[in-house]
Amino acid sequence: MATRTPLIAGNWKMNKDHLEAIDLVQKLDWHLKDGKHDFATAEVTVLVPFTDLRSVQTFVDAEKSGLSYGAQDVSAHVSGAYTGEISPVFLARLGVTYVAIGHSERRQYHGEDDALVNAKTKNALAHGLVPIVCVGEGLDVRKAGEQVSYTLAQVDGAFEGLSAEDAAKVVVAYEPVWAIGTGEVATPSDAQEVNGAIRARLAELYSAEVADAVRVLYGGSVKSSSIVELMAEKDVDGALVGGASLDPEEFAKIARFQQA
Ligand SMILES: O=C[C@H](O)COP(=O)(O)O
Repeated sequence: MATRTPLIAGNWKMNKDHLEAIDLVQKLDWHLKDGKHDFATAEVTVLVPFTDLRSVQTFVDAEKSGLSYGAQDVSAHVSGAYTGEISPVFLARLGVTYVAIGHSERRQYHGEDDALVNAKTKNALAHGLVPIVCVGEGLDVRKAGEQVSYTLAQVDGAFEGLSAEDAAKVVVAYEPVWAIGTGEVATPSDAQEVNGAIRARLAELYSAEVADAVRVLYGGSVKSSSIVELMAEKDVDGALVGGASLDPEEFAKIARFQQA
């Protein structure tokens, strides 16, 4: 069985300009260093607005920080007449490691569907970026008890046509929409139910080896008070953290869940 290094990813969403970004990443780095965080035991990354990437890159390189960084979206195209879009080539040139794809806010406010999520995932992989593919059900689906089938359909869509080699590189983030920014954290067993089903689906689509390699995160109102129990579940390999990632001390605590 593969050993999956936990990944704690902070999604800043549309917060922090490029100057505020330096301040936040500096404080985060300080808290992690102060706590002697070992990045080999839990990777820590920040997904920042496009305009912050250069600032964060400069800081990370200058400080030789163990942090990595990423973007919150990427184009399905490589170059050309796509006003407002950002190519994976540009992101790769800025040393980006991760890119969130299909976040529920993009699905909801920008009409992104599974086919677009799939195209963006392939484009990211083709340019050496690691996609963090976001999936998860809304409240109506949860109330109807259909969270597993709904989320697995999104997984099927995102992985459509991906080779086993590429599939093994993808990170999946299960984020029940009703738990995002609401303070309503899913219970550890809610997270395990869907995360486990995602891994089982990857085993069906590919193989046990691929399913073992893919990290499946949980996201939705994660705090330092909830991370330890979530991480105790066997198919929760990390967290995608929104609001709490804007507080460097709190986010560092989440990243250091093994020391809690
Ligand atoms: O990408 C992160 C998720 O949307 C979770 O956000 P949240 O931690 O503020 O609930």
